[in-house]
Amino acid sequence: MSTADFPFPVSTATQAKLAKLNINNIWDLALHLPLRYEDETHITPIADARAGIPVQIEATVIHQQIQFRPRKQLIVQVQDLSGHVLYLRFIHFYPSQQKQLAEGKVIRALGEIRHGFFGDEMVHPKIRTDIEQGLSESLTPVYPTVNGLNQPALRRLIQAALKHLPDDDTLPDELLQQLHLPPLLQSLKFLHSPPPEYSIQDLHQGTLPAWQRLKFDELLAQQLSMRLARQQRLKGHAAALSGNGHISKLLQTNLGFALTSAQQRAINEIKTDLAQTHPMHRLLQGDVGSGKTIVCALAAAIAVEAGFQVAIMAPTEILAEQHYLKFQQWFASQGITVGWLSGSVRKKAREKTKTELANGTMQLAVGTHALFQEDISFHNLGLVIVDEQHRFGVAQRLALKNKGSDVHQLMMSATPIPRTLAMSFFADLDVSVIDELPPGRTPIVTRLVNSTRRQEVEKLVQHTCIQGRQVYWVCPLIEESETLQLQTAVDTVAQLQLALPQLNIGLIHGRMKSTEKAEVMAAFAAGTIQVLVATTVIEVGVDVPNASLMVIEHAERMGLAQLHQLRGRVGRGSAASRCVLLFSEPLSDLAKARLKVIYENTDGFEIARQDLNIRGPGEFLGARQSGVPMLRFANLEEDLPLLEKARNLAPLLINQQPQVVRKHLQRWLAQRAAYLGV
Ligand SMILES: Nc1ncnc2c1ncn2[C@@H]1O[C@H](COP(=O)(O)OP(=O)(O)OP(=O)(O)O)[C@@H](O)[C@H]1O
Repeated sequence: MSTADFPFPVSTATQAKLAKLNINNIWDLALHLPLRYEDETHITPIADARAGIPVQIEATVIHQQIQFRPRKQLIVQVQDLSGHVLYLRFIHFYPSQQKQLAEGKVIRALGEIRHGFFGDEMVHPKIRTDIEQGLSESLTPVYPTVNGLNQPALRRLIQAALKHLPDDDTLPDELLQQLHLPPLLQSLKFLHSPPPEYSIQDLHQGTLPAWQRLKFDELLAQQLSMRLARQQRLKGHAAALSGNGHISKLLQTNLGFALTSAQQRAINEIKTDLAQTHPMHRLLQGDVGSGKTIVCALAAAIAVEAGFQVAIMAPTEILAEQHYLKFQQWFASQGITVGWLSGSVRKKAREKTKTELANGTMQLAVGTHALFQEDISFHNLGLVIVDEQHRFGVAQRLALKNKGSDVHQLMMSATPIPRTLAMSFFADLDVSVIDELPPGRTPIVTRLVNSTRRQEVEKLVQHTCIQGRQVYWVCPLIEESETLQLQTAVDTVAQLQLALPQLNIGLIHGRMKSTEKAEVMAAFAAGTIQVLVATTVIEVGVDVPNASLMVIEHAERMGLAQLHQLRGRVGRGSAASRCVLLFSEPLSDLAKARLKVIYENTDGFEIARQDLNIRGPGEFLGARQSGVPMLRFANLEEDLPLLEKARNLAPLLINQQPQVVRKHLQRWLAQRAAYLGV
């Protein structure tokens, strides 16, 4: 990084610290906005200060002492002109602070007053001794920062940036007028040095025009980059895949059911995409049990008919294996070779698959990310199907991108993505939604049951099995220890076996070898195992339609998406199904909120929307892992109207004002542009 990026002197050491904050030029500095504000514009008499509201007081130190119990701390007694006394308490302190707060000194302290053990106190207030400086004219911004770069230094740098910035808006005046948004520079100055008449509460309102402008710019940058990435893809080349229908027809004839109209619509959309000479990039969304697998299989059939290979990748072995078994069942009878590749496949078998993929004798390959290891090459890969794509890490996604930059891609997601997220983070994807469940399903009845009533639940298990149905019993998630979780699962099997000796109870957990897992799953699918005790390995994708009762222990420890996925393992056939959520008290507020949502809703889209509300988009998407750049200012739920405006404007700007687009993206994305492929 050269100093040329800042038109004023910034030492190399400071530049390095700024770089940690992703600040590499004068615009980045100006766009580094306050986290919050402090009010140093006036002095509040101690007598008037209300608990819980930050205030600045000015007072004289009347006593200072170090106290050792219950722990070492510095206690400073001060008194102001109102005659009131306040204690300032510092649990961590330096000798310099003792000097700064020597008896007789007049100081200013900024913080929240609360009622402490000795009387009114401020814990770790911000202290100023330069009281001759007078009071601030406007609220003091507080910025996110890093070690070694203090607030005053950062503030000075930002103020310098604001002085040097050219009044060079990315958006033309007439556009701003139409959108009722203020100019950028004016908005930045406002937020960095708010006018004195604005209170802290005012400034935290996202509806302030200055904030609206920043949020809009951010959303616009996101929409523009997504659209450009999409245009780029449309310029790419992929083989047009259209088959003669002989495989798909036979496949459908053998299914034993007719496609729902939503499935039919989805496959038609995919078919149209595959026939294009640019790569498809489509997300197939559908709630749990809506029948995505057959749609993917039909997409695969088109590619195979056209003489191309297909790779199907899933995030876990158990899910990949289940797809493998289904694809094997559907395709092998038609003379199509379906291969299996995962981390646990032995070397010899792996070598064989590798050779067959390279020479093209294997048409379909199902597996985990092992499918995209460097040494695997395909003869003529035409379509990649990725299940639960958001669960793959950045590296795996990159590997996939490198192998398949010119192939058609179909992503599948059983975690419904709320509309706002689909409109922003996934704006470069085409989306097909299966919004209809296969006919004959009865809604799952959900019950919340205190774990003290476990015996009643055991009776229900017995009753279900007597009726010829099957049961899942999911053991609690124990994040801290996999061993403990396994132990719990083993104990549960023993306990259930004792209570229900006539039933055949099986166990499946993450530590088992994949062959063992496959055997247990096969026995459950065949009905020889009646109750399957499982750790959450069964979470996604397991499909045994005869299972009609799902018991989840310690449901309060699980996330909403996970609960919805687990519950979706039942209710997949015609039998009326139940889901019993066992919980133990005490329940945290978050756990209560989650259980309420899952109890009240069965629609995955609604659950996802509420989940997004509870967790925020970062957590929702597992963004730290997935590398999706997060929005800094805009909030998708709150700022939906702005998102819609940005979404409408993006294509117009791209078509009519490419120079505006370039400038806007440069300013907003700088470092992050690479992520988005612009
Ligand atoms: N049109 C249909 N009519 C009847 N049954 C169907 C239909 N489509 C799919 N099914 C059956 O519904 C069940 C669920 O389908 P599938 O496993 O494809 O769901 P999914 O969308 O992948 O759900 P999940 O994300 O929960 O795994 C399967 O047993 C499947 O055979």
